[in-house]
Amino acid sequence: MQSLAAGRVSGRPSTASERRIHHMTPTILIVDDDPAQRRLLEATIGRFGYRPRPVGSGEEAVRLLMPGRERVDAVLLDLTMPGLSGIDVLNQVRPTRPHLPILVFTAHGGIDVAVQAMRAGATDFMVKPVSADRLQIAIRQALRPGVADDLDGVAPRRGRPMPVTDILGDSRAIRAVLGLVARAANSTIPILIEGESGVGKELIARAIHARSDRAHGPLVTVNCGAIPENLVETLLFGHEKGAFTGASERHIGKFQEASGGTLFLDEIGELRPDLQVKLLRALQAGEIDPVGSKQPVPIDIRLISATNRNLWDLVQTGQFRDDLYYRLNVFPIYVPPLRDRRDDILVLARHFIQRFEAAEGKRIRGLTEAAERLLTTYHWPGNVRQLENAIFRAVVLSDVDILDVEHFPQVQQAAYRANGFGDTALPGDYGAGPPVYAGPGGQPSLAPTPGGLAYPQAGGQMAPAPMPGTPMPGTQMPVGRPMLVAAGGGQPAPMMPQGFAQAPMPAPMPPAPQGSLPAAGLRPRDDEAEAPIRAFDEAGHIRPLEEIEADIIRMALRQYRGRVSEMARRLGIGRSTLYRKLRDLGLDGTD
Ligand SMILES: Nc1ncnc2c1ncn2[C@@H]1O[C@H](COP(=O)(O)OP(=O)(O)OP(=O)(O)O)[C@@H](O)[C@H]1O
Repeated sequence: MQSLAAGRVSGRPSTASERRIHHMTPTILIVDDDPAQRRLLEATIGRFGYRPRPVGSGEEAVRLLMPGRERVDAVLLDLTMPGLSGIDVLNQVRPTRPHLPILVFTAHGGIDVAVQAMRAGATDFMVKPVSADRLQIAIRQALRPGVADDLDGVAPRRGRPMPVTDILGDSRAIRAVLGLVARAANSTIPILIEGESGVGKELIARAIHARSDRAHGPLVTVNCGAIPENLVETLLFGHEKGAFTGASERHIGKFQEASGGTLFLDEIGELRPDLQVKLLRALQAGEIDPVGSKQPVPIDIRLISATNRNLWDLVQTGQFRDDLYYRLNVFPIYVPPLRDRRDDILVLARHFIQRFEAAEGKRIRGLTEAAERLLTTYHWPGNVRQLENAIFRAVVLSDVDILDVEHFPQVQQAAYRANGFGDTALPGDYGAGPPVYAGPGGQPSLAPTPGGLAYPQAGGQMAPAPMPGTPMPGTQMPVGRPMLVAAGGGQPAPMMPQGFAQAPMPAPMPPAPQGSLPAAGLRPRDDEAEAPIRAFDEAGHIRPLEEIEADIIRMALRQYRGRVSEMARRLGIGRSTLYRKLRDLGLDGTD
């Protein structure tokens, strides 16, 4: 893991071409009263390739963010400052800069502070100390097209033209999707995008918006599964001043924010039943009722919704209203999982290599044949997002100019296990480090290695699996290794494949669980702290995947102290999927 260490700070441009590059480089405003922290952030932001713009107080930040002043693309804002606090800054800036990404930091974050910051309009919330990795990902996400503010910060955000060709792929399936995208863009028909997590639903929504005649208006994204339940209603529909305790200001909801543009409701299947009614009314009547308002407010949006659950199944089981389903599902677009469009894998892989080699300052020519075979035969349960993460990790790991199978240890392991232990890998194993095995009764045992099964070799050939204890040639995959259990302090003893002893290990834990999940969800039960993850039940049979998955999620919750983004990244699933699973397991602390 990188740490916030000093590095190159971008200086002032002097030549014309430097000035042009300087103009294109996103500017990050750093607002922190602590000079040491400010310098550290300034250096780190410069090292990421952005232009840092440090200021020492909330007052200075508010002045600088006034319409027509300097260009700022995102803000890193400390919450606790003398004079104007971070929340004060948010309250003053948001009315004129509704789309500017403002990432908030605090040293004393509890869930109440996080909720307060989100209510005031923070884009992201981080608890100090923040790792450089976390910071870089947060900034990168905040600056994604369709998220960042327009350049001068005065007018509402303009959609940036985004050609459909940004949706990469060579398969017939993706070409069919592109055809639908082009047709959908020309009308205002409501669209429902369905597909597993990570297949590219949000990317498609952005492409439709960017090609529509609303491209000049805002694209506002709401992930219905990732917002704390008690905030969904006010976030979507807004509230009047005094509508409830703590509502000290009037708040414009996402429907109004998206006026003249597109509202993208991701994870629509997660919407509470009462809010389904409210959404239906909004769509039927073309107006919304902000919380505490006596007057309905007319809306002017194009609606795109998405789901990674089968919405029709939810209708069948009574969890989703059928009348709303028919309203949303006027123009369905189904995005198949990556394993069903294998022709896309290498196109995407090459694209991600190019992107990450530039970002990491490396030169990577491509993939060996063996690596290509590994990637194209793997079943990618986390879809394009997982492929993107695997390539990112491989580019970081690599110190040669071509990526080989050894640079994809998780994929190798998961592919091997999928071949050796059934037709699916354990959920989350591809992003979470080496797998965890246990013998019957939780006793240490060797991982079973069924004979006669094949695994990919370094040379790309398929070969019979070796006997337990025999290192696999080329792949350096440890076979028949002892089980790894979460013992003692609940830490698994991760064992990296040979040759990867230097590979990045899980980040050291921050001092306290703050900000991500309510405390109730963070506290492991006493009996869990010592429990190994068992693959077998008392009778010696393999335990159901669902139970093993639940154990792994609990382990991740402890390991990453409830930091949902980190957990989701490590488990290789989307945040909203993780929120849903946590909720299903009663671990989200809302009960
Ligand atoms: N066809 C594609 N071409 C290029 N990049 C893609 C493609 N499909 C997906 N991606 C990239 O993969 C990542 C995941 O895509 P996206 O967030 O759109 O998935 P999603 O289906 O909305 O996931 P979730 O259901 O978890 O929200 C993004 O970084 C996206 O840019």
